[in-house]
Amino acid sequence: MLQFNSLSKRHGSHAALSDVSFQALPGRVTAFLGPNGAGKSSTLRILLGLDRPTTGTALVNGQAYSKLPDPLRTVGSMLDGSGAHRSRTARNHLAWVARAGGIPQRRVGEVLEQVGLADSGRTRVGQFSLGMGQRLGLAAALLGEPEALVLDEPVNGLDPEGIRWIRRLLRGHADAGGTVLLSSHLMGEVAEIADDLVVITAGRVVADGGVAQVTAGFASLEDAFFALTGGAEARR
Ligand SMILES: Nc1ncnc2c1ncn2[C@@H]1O[C@H](COP(=O)(O)OP(=O)(O)OP(=O)(O)O)[C@@H](O)[C@H]1O
Repeated sequence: MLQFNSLSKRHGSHAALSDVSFQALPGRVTAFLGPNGAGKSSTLRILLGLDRPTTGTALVNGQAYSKLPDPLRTVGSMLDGSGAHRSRTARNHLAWVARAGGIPQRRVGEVLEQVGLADSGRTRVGQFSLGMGQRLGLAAALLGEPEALVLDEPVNGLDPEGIRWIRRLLRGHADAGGTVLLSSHLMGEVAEIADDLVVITAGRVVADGGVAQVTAGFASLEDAFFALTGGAEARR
């Protein structure tokens, strides 16, 4: 389980996050939605120990990420695409991540297969398309067979077939009991995959609940998104 408890983050006088609280539960796909600059990446970076909150806590199974005994086997994450150096091959990059995380090298071939990059393992990352980079980022997240997946904008750059593929993969992970938290600025792309929605705008959570609950009273998911986020934008 991933828990965010009254997170706030200030950059000087600017409040990037204000009292952000929500949970992502095992067996469910939770979509963290909001327009550009709403605070999605800031929240996920704090969860993964890459940034500190001004106040509040972000916990993985009740513990701070930095205290996890085996982080890569607990939470697989993807922020900003693959993060791999352009001159590395996909296989080298994953082998390096596996070594750093104490994960057996056999997993490298397995995850390349799983994300559909088995034939591109020896290609340099600099030659990858945006979608291939996303697949490589996901491969790294899956290396440790983690219970939780935390993915920042995972469908960016994927073609329609790629989007269907990632939906199936994330659905399968949740159905097997895993926790999935993914961020997106596009309501439509997560509509068919998410069980729960958390909508953030201007650093504040403005809706949190099951998809049906959050979108009740709106003609469509898109309408719900714009009403929830547009309203908060207008109040700024
Ligand atoms: N290091 C920083 N210094 C100053 N302001 C920052 C810093 N990091 C983030 N912010 C601000 O915090 C707010 C939230 O940014 P964040 O990147 O978390 O949003 P986001 O929802 O992930 O948006 P996007 O979809 O564009 O990535 C923005 O106003 C951003 O400008």
